[in-house]
Amino acid sequence: MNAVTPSGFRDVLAEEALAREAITRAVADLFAARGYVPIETPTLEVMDVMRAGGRMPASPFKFFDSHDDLLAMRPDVTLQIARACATRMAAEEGPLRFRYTQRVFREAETDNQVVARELTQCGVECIGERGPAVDAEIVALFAEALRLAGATDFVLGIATVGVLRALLERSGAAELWKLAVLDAYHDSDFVALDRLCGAVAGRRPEDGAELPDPGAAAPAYADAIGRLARIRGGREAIEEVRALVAPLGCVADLDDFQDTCDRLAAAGLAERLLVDFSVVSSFNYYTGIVFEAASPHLGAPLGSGGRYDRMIGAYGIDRPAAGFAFHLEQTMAAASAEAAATGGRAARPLRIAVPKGSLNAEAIACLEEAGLDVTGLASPGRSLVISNPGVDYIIVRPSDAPVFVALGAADCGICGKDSLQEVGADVVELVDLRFGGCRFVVAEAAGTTAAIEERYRKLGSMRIATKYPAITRAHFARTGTQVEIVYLHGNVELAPMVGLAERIVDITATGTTLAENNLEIVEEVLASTARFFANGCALRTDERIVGLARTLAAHAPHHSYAPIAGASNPAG
Ligand SMILES: Nc1ncnc2c1ncn2[C@@H]1O[C@H](COP(=O)(O)OP(=O)(O)OP(=O)(O)O)[C@@H](O)[C@H]1O
Ligand SMILES: O=P(O)(O)OC[C@H]1O[C@H](OP(=O)(O)OP(=O)(O)O)[C@H](O)[C@@H]1O
Repeated sequence: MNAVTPSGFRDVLAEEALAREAITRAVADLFAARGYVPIETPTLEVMDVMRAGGRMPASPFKFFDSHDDLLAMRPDVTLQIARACATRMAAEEGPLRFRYTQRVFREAETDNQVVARELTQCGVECIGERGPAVDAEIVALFAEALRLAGATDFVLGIATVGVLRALLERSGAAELWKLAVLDAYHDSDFVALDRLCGAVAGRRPEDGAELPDPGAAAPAYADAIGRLARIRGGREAIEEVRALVAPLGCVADLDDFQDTCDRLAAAGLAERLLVDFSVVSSFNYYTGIVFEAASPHLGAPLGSGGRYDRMIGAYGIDRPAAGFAFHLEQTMAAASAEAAATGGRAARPLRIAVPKGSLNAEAIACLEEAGLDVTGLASPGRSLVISNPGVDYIIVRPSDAPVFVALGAADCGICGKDSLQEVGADVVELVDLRFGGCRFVVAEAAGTTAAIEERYRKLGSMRIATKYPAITRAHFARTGTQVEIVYLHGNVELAPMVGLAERIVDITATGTTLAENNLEIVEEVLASTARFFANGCALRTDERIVGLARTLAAHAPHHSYAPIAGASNPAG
């Protein structure tokens, strides 16, 4: 017997338990003093009931009970409170104010992410009220609770989804295009957003834009949708949004949003607020204000919240609602990192993950062109960290770069789009650097197509050798082909030649390796170039990354961050 706790679960011993107890008690007292009453929801929830509320995080544990109901351990409490309000509390007049401290269960989004699967959320929900006064009450309470928990140095990214919703609704775009835009917002993929929107706004394919999609938004709307995600700053950013969307008739709830921000500024929170429309992620959940807290000392958000006026309606009764939750563990980690730090984020060097290998030379050239001191980086010897004034370069395998950045060990980094896709890590893709171009293809030994297809007809499955299992799996899921993946570390071209697999998914650049091994391309999988990307919290708390992204984009003309010259210059 291996007497350990399950992966992602742990015991909390006395010292930490006492600290947690002190925080949760203080936070509960604060919420109670503001009129929030406690609520407890069940650990298990029926999957269909949870899904009805909108996009939700994955729960690691799902199973059927004896009634054949598919159950999940709750990944979220808000949906449950919405359900309770629409059912057992349907007759209660309100407004209702609830507070909770509960465990939630989360699945790591990718295999490479080491995350706790059991987390403690402290939060509130305010049901039955809407408008700037209550929105400001919620955001201010969030900030106060974080401070009580020991995190005093944080940025509150804040926006409203109303503007993007109005732009999409009036844009005349097809549903598929709108979904692609929402996915780009949700994934914080500025490169994809730029391609979708830039294509319509008149940019040429050779400049990195895709061919205009017939289902895309009208050009002015597409342009505004692309720019909106990059607007960030103080109060002036709201004016910038207004200037962008007013001519299109899409001001939506911006007046209320401005009112909310003014109230927060009056409450002394102006310094903490960062108007940032890239906070907008999920739509079917939030309907108005959205916010997320990031600490400069931690690579993961402390918590988030927003207005979700339609969620309770999904359970049968229309009621406006807003709330937030913070993760106790993350907030405590940020608090102790903050206590140990000797200054703000700007006091420490910017940490950049630089790929070794074939992308190395051009990555260094880009960084040098952007004005960074790259002394020693091209010939580091066996050193893995090169420290120059204001910057630490962390030298990594390209496929590891997304992991370093996602987990906050580096603030930003460079690697191929393929590595980002393969790892699937939660990072913000900022600039297409346009070097390291290659294609991923499915290939087979020349002249074997008929035999492979016949075999597939007989066996119903095909063996594919690859170094990129996630990209391969996603590709064949799209094409509806049943495959067994043989994972190799390199020299993948060998597989069809020696009978290890019928086909391969691999990189081709000049085509030499395929040709010299008598292999032929069957289909395209994806095209990749090098990307500059960042940790989401680092991006929100460190202006150096925004500056670097803009400079890199300016040197790789017509790319993602280029259209946004700054909060005060919407025309770019
Ligand atoms: N012809 C090519 N072959 C391989 N990679 C290429 C090619 N052209 C561009 N690239 C890019 O370079 C990256 C791989 O670089 P390199 O070959 O140095 O890494 P690697 O040794 O395969 O390391 P890792 O296993 O971490 O990917 C790819 O992810 C891709 O983005
Ligand atoms: O089209 P080409 O210009 O010939 O380039 C493609 C080759 O380059 C890469 O291999 P790499 O050298 O990275 O080695 P690997 O096989 O170990 O991945 C890739 O896996 C192909 O084998």
